Formats: sequence, structure tokens, C-alpha cells
Amino acid sequence: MKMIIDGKKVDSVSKETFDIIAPATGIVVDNVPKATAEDIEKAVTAAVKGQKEWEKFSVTERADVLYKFIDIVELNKESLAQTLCAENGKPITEARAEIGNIKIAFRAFAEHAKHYYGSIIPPGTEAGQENHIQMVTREPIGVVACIIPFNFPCDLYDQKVAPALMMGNAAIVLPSSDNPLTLMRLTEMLVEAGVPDGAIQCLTAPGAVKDAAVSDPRVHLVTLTGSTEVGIGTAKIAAENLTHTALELGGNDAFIVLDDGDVDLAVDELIWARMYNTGQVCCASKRFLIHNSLKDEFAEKAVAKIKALNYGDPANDETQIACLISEKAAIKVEKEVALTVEQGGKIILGGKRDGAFYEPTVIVDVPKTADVAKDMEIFGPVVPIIGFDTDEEAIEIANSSVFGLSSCVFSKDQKRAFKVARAMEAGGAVINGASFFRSFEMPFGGWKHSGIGTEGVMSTFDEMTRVKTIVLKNIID
Ligand SMILES: NC(=O)c1ccc[n+]([C@@H]2O[C@H](COP(=O)([O-])OP(=O)(O)OC[C@H]3O[C@@H](n4cnc5c(N)ncnc54)[C@H](O)[C@@H]3O)[C@@H](O)[C@H]2O)c1
Ligand SMILES: O=C[C@H](O)CS(=O)(=O)O
Repeated sequence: MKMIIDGKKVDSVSKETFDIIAPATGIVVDNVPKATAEDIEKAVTAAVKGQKEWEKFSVTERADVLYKFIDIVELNKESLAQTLCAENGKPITEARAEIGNIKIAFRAFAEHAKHYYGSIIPPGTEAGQENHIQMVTREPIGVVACIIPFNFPCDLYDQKVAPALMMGNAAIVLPSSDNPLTLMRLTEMLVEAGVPDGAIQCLTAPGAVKDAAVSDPRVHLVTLTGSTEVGIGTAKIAAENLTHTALELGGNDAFIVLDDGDVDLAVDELIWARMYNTGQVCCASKRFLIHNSLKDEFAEKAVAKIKALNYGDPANDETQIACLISEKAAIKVEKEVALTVEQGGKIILGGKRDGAFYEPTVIVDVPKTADVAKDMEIFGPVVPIIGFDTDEEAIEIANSSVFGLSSCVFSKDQKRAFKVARAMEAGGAVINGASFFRSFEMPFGGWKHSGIGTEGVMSTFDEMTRVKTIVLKNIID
């Protein structure tokens, strides 16, 4: 496939390409241009021009273009899902669900934009200001670089591109080099729907080359979802130009079951929490803190439920757990599990790797001092179980992490659960459900090393606009 720069399908100036490999089979799905800093420079130049054109569209005209895009996506939804499944290795049912989300998210941002009003500070609300009206408006921020991770490329495209465009900005999409194909196709569809040249672009640049967009002073916002390490590096570069950043980063969410928690419900939720997308979810529950009186029952029931899942070929309609994004990612998980075992854990299910496939794994007796109990984010289908005795101890373990993305607690006593939820140092806390809860509407974002800012229909427009106050001086006699 080709990149989209200034409305055209193009190669890299270097003419170099790289292969996109299906992780399940090792087969090359396609190849894409290897963008250079010069390509990014061209894209930013086109974005500056395209943004000026696009901001002239009224909000309803922009919404109409996005609705046309949704129609094109719907006509192509099965082939988009097949591309996503192949390049990502996620089960086809999950790929279909992610493509299905595009219309939900794009509609929501389009409709909310129509009701995203400014405000007026009336005359006389402050002594000495009786004759003036102050109009507080929201203006496009300008050029937005959208850096997207591999795990939910379409959901995160929705979270970034729809609000960027609805606010009259130009969006430069920089997908993960592991799986850019679906996003390249979506970008082609936005161009076909009528987004002007330069206002939506997609470049396939290796990680470090993306810094050329971050450091370009003509880029006004970098919205990045990815690892904490990359997020911090990006924030440092952006600081040179005081470029705005919105950072949605890694997590190691605690899943707490108190001594009165419903174990069957918790085990049901664990499947969603830890096995969806083969464990590659930012707000997956990644540390299972189970009261010592329940941990054996929890482990036993978890093993039974996980064993019943269909594990294998992502293209098969029956598959529930498939491979990781690459063999490299699976080797990383293998090493992290080995470290957890070295630190005291015992594997009671799984623990084996085959290429990019890593078996769903349950590890018991993990001490609260182990790396996985604190700051080691395992991005795969691994359930480390850590015991505790009191609510206070569970909270202490949960908060001992540098991360603070989301969290959850199970208890039949709502007041007790609410107290624990409030004590979590995290951007979210779910009561009697997994930490993996992300609607498009809610503001989603992490505390501590899990990020800066929030994303969602309720909050992204604030990040993607600049405030301007227009004063009608002495308009009132
Ligand atoms: N908080 C959230 O909303 C959220 C959502 C999804 C994933 N994540 C996190 O993302 C991570 C997994 O995704 P990943 O492996 O794709 O992350 P990653 O950090 O390796 O890559 C994310 C994106 O950043 C790009 N990148 C890499 N180096 C860069 C650099 N030097 N400058 C600019 N961009 C660069 C990558 O090419 C990719 O597009 C996990 O830590 C996960 O928790 C967070
Ligand atoms: O990986 C974390 C993502 O935020 C999940 S979602 O696709 O946005 O819900």
C-alpha cells in the first residue's frame, strides 16, 4: 500500500519499503513505504495548508463528510476486519467488533461537536467590568500528530482522528509499524469522503522517525497512545516547542477481590479482563489481588474457565484467544513469566510459547514484592495471582505501582467497594467488573506514569482546541 500525503497515494522519498507480516503465519500481507523525516516535513507542510481549508467547513459540513466516511466504512466492513485480523493477529470476531466501533465513535464525536458551545461572561460579573461582554470561544488547535499503538489501531484512530477533524484540525496519522494497513485504508476512505488534501494524511514511519513530527514547531498537538517509555521521550521533545501533548500510556491495573467478593463473577470478568485481544489491552487487569481466603478457589475456577476457551488461528470464527502482535512480543512475555517464576510464582496453567503464540497462563503464589506485582506490565494473556489479608493491604499493593491507568474491586458490600475504589491511585475504578471498561463517551486517562490528559467524547475536544476570548469592549453603555 501507499502512504497518503496531501491527498495523494505516495511512496517514501527514499523509495524504501518494509513488510507487514501476519503474526499468526509469518506470511507477508503487504509492504508499505518507509517514511523519512523528509516525508514527514512534506506532510506537515500539506497539513498546514489543508487545515486552513478544512476549518472553513462549518461543523455540520464536517459532520456530513464524516457520515459519508462511515457509509464507506460500512460498505467495506468485512474486508477491513479481515485486514485487521491478518495484520494484527486478533481473533476475527474482535476485529469485526473494532471495525463496528468506527460508526459508534465517529457519530458520537460528530454529534457532540454540534453541541460543543463556547460561553459568555456577561457584563458586571466583576466590579469595574460593567460595560463589556467577554466571549470565550474554542478555535482549532491546528495540526495534530496522531501516534497510534498496535493493539487497538482502529479504536484509537477513532479516539484521535474523529475529534481532531470535527474541531477543524488537520490530522497526521502515524500508525504502528506492526499493523498500519487498516489505518491506511481508513485514511483513503476519509479522503474519498471529502476531507480536503492535507487535512487527513497517513505515514508509515519507523518509531524514531515519528519524532520528526513531534519536533516540528508547526505541529500543535501530539496525541500519543503507547508505552510510557515512548510517551516520556515524546513529551521531552515536544517541550522544546511547548507543543501540547496528550499521552495515553501503559498500565498495570490491579484486580482486587475482597473476602466477600463474588468469585464466579470475578472469574467471568477475568476472561474479558485478561484474555480479550490476547491480553494486549492497556487497561487489562494485569495484577490479580485475591483475598487469601478465596485465592485457591479463584485460581481453580480461573483455570477451568480459561481451559474451555478456543485458542488458535485468529481467522477462525470460533477462536477466542490467538497470537500476540509478533514473535518478539511473545518472547518478551516468556521472559517476564520466567522472571515472575524466579521471584516465587508457580505456573499452574500454560507457560509455553510457539512463535508469536503464548499460551494463556495462570501463575499463583506471586509475592507482592515481585516485579509484576508493581511495575512490570505484561502485555499478554497472563494471570499473576497475589494474596492479601486486609483491604488496606490490597490498596497498598495496588498503589505500589508507578502506573495508575484503571483498577477494579469486587465486593458484595457496595460501601466497602466504593471506599476501595476511591483509594485507588488510578484514572478509573470499576466496582464488580474488570478494569477493562472504556466507553467512547467517558474521559479515559491515566494517573502517574499512565499518562497526561484524558480522551473520550466528553473531554477530547478540550485538548484539541485553543481557547480564545473575544472582548466586546464598551458594547454596553
Ligand atoms: N492508555 C491507553 O489508552 C493505552 C491504549 C493502548 C495501548 N497503551 C499502551 O501501549 C503499549 C503497547 O503499544 P505499543 O507496543 O504499540 O507501544 P509503543 O510505545 O511501542 O508504540 C506506540 C506508538 O509510538 C510509536 N513510537 C515508537 N517510538 C517512537 C518515538 N521515538 N517517537 C515517536 N513515536 C514512537 C510507535 O511506532 C507506535 O506508533 C502498552 O504499554 C499499552 O499499555 C495505552
Ligand atoms: O488498550 C487499551 C485501549 O484503550 C482499549 S480500547 O480499544 O480503546 O477500548
